[in-house]
Amino acid sequence: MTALADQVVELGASLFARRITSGRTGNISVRDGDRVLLTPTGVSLGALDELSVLSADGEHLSGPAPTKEAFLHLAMYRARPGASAVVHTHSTHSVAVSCMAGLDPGDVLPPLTAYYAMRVGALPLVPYHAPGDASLGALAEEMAREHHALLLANHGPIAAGGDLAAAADAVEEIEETARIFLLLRNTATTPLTPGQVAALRR
Ligand SMILES: O=C(O)[C@@H](O)C(=O)COP(=O)(O)O
Ligand SMILES: [Zn+2]
Repeated sequence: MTALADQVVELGASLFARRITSGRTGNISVRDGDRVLLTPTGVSLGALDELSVLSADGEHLSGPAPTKEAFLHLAMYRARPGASAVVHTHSTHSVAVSCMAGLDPGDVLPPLTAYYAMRVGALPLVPYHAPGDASLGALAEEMAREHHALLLANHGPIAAGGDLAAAADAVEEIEETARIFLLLRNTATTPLTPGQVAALRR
C-alpha cells in the first residue's frame, strides 16, 4: 500500500478505536493525484486493509467495491477543488442532533466555542436520503460549495478538508460540539456573538 493509503488505514483505526464511528459505519477518502482512494463498502474502519481506487469521475480502477457513498465523496471534491480528503462518520451525538425536530436547517449547531467556529463554522442539515442514494449527489455538491461540513439528516456528519487530518478534525469537532449542545439542552447558554465569530475568521 502507498503512504497515503496507510494514512487512511491509520485514521480509520483511530476513529474506530475512539468510537467516533462504530460497527461497519463511516467512510474515508483521499485524493491521490487524479485518482481517489476510498474505504471499501461493508468494512469496519477499524479493520481496513485494502482500499478502492476510483478515477475523479467515479470509474472503478482497482481494489474492492468502494463505499456506497462514493458519489457523495466525489460530489464534495467537485464542489471544493481545494479539498483532498473527506470523512463521514456515525458519531453518536452528531447523529442524535441529526434526528432532532426544530433545527435551523441552515446551521444546526450554535457556535458554542471558538474552536468549533474556526474548524466547522455553519453546519447545514442535508434533507434525509437513504444511505447510498445517489440522487443526493447534486444537492450535496451545491451545499458543499458553501460549506466544507454537512450534517446528513437521520444519519451523520460528512466533512471535507485540505488533508485527512483536517477532514477528521472537522467531524470530531462536530461530535464534541453536538455532545456539549445536548448536555446544555436545558441550560441557558451564551454562544459566541456574530462579531466574535467574525473576528475569528479574520
Ligand atoms: O450509512 C451508511 O450505510 C453509509 O453511509 C456508511 O456509513 C457505511 O457504508 P459503506 O461505506 O458503504 O460501508
Ligand atoms: Zn453513513
